[in-house]
Amino acid sequence: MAIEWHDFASGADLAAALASQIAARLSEAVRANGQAVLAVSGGTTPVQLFEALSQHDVDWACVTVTLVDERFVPPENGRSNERLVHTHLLKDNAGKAKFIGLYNPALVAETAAIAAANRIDALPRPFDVVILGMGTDGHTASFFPDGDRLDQAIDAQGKALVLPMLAEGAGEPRLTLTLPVIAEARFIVLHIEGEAKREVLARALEGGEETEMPIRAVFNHAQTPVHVFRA
Ligand SMILES: O=C1O[C@H](COP(=O)(O)O)[C@@H](O)[C@H](O)[C@H]1O
Repeated sequence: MAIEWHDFASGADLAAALASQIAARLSEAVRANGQAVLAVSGGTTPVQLFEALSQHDVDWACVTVTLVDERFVPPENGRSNERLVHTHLLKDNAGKAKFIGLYNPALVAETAAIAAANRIDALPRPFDVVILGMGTDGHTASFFPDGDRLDQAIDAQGKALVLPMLAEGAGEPRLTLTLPVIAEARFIVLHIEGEAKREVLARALEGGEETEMPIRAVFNHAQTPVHVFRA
């Protein structure tokens, strides 16, 4: 398990530094390959980061932004991660980026996951940058400790790219990238803020079952060091 630590006094300082690193990685990928893929998380933590990143001078027209996970709700819903990205990231300079979401208006998340997997499969992999969040229950992406498909989602040898997930702690059905898609990424960041999450992460890193604190699966299987950005 390789970890690189980046500590900041405030969320604003973290957002500025992380946005610069992401922009540099995306620009490098565009120079090398003519395109870049950035997968971001939702929830509440990334707002300042998205705002800072949207101002960066990247060749955004060559960048595809996608989601690490999504709540199975339409983009008009206040809990939609797609909505968060459109509101705070895909504007100003970053407005030129292409967006490939995970949500689609299927009747059930199982059907939506198949369509989302086809869209993810059409993107170049490994992704250049993956930004993860973490909940105080130790979930990351939609790998919830009580998730009905958790074992399949964190199977490092699994072939699925996107899975539906039902979990009591999740609020609504979810769609999530699977561990292999995350673990193979070129630059993996875990972005956490606050004392509670700092303590949860310390507990996760003491070791134990991946199913108990699924963030452990990322540290155990990432193919590059995981960069932990903490404020
Ligand atoms: O439900 C989710 O939660 C995590 C953490 O969210 P936060 O509000 O505590 O920042 C997030 O990483 C994930 O993308 C989201 O769907």
